[in-house]
Amino acid sequence: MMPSSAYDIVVVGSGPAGQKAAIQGAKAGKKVVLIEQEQGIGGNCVYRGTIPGKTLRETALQFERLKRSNEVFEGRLRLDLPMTVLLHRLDEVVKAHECYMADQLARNGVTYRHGRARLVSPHEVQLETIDGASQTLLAETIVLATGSRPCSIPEVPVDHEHVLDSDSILSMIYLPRSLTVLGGGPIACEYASTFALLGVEVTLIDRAKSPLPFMDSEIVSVFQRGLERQGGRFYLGQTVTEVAWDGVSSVVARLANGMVVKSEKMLVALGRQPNIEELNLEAAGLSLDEKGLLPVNDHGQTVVPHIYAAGDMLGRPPALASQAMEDGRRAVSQALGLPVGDSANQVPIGIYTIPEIASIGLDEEQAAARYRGPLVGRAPFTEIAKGQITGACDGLLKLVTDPSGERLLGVQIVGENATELIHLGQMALQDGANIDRFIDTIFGFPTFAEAYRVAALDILGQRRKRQELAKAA
Ligand SMILES: Cc1cc2nc3c(=O)[nH]c(=O)nc-3n(C[C@H](O)[C@H](O)[C@H](O)COP(=O)(O)OP(=O)(O)OC[C@H]3O[C@@H](n4cnc5c(N)ncnc54)[C@H](O)[C@@H]3O)c2cc1C
Ligand SMILES: NC(=O)c1ccc[n+]([C@@H]2O[C@H](COP(=O)([O-])OP(=O)(O)OC[C@H]3O[C@@H](n4cnc5c(N)ncnc54)[C@H](O)[C@@H]3O)[C@@H](O)[C@H]2O)c1
Repeated sequence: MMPSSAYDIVVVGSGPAGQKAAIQGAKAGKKVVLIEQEQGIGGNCVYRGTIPGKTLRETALQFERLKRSNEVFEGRLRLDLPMTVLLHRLDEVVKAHECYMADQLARNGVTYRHGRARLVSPHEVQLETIDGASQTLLAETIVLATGSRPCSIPEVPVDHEHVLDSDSILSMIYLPRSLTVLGGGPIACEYASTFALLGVEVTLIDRAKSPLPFMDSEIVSVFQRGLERQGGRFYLGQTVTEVAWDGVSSVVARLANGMVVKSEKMLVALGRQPNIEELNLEAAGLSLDEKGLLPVNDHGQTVVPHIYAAGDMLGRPPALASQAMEDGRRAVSQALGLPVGDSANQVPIGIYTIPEIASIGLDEEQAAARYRGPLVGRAPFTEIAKGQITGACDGLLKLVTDPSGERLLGVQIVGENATELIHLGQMALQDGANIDRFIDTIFGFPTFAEAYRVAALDILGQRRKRQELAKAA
């Protein structure tokens, strides 16, 4: 056992939550150590989540753009395409990210330790390194940011060869000819879109009646139609009772309604579960609630006041990298008595389906549940010059307002650049902007951002009609 070291802040986990917690502490002049059990810094976000999936998606989109110019480039994807070819940029992207993160930690004076951490008392964290050595770190404040892992269910045994999850899907050697995607959440829909665009025959199965059920249904239907046009199939409201590899060429999924779906590979994306079992929480006086989650207050503070938790390990929505970063920053600010701000109130959702989807604030259905007769302005991308020029007409921007048609309540977008465009709506929402602001603003031409003005003009028309009707009554 090595001698113990003392720190102001010990952070466990180097994903977006842990990193931002560590940097925030170091910037406040504290002595901070960041512990990570994996080889590299960055967590799921860098190695198994956001960055790998989006890099493959970008490659698929590049092929798609070439296909749109079929008169110039003649060609189609090779069959049995090795995944390494499709992922050739991934190493570069991950390395660039690793370098930037390691640099940022070093620049801010954060100590980095590679090893597995567990609590041994309220102020002690035991670090076990890869060579089996162990050391006790004494901590004034502890931030737990250990992330999450894919959920599994007994009827769907994941073997990481034929039946894969989001941790192993990109380890496939060849692009499969067919893929069954189990689940209809963001992970399932993003990979379904990407593989369908690469020419894989995709079947998506979910027990819910709609994919992405937490998003605006009109917006989701644009994604659904897009995937169907790529040859994708949806089996919704269906439960899988058994999944097995037939030993020859197919994964066989049996559904409760008697249907059998066969494919070369299966991706299982049925949600996530927090990494908390190995932290030895009881030793620090912590226990889980009836849902198996670690209870915390709005700042991530547990019942042991100097122990905080942040990011996906909290097991609550939205499980996003941006939310995790904010959780980490917020936890340390609170622990150090620094102002925390209220920026966590508005987290934009961005889903990288094809076309992509984004949302901020209330959608049409949520607004209708709270207000009598909210107004909804629509701007289909067919009415936007940039949509026609780029051939990306498969899009829609919706502005949701209160019944007066003046106060913006939310923005939902599906289509090219949706995950960028949403921030314009986010700023307007945060500033409490009147919808007329979009009409009075001169937008560049041709841009997708113009859709805000088109949707606002749609609201203006509806507002006038409503006022005339009220006068006439
Ligand atoms: C396929 C996929 C796609 C995604 N796409 C997006 C997206 O497009 N946009 C978005 O915002 N979010 C996306 N997410 C979600 C995003 O990746 C997570 O919300 C984010 O990574 C959570 O950050 P975190 O810091 O809480 O945890 P993680 O990133 O999971 O990091 C936790 C770290 O803690 C380490 N750890 C665990 N236990 C210990 C221990 N005992 N000792 C030491 N280290 C430990 C783990 O090794 C891990 O590195 C995606 C997720 C997946 C799976
Ligand atoms: N772009 C993004 O923001 C992004 C991308 C990927 C992941 N994420 C985050 O990762 C988290 C996890 O994503 P996810 O897609 O794994 O989970 P999820 O919880 O969002 O979706 C799981 C889906 O599986 C279905 N399901 C569960 N059990 C089933 C069963 N037995 N049979 C059939 N269907 C079943 C559910 O109905 C649900 O639609 C999300 O909550 C999200 O916050 C975000």
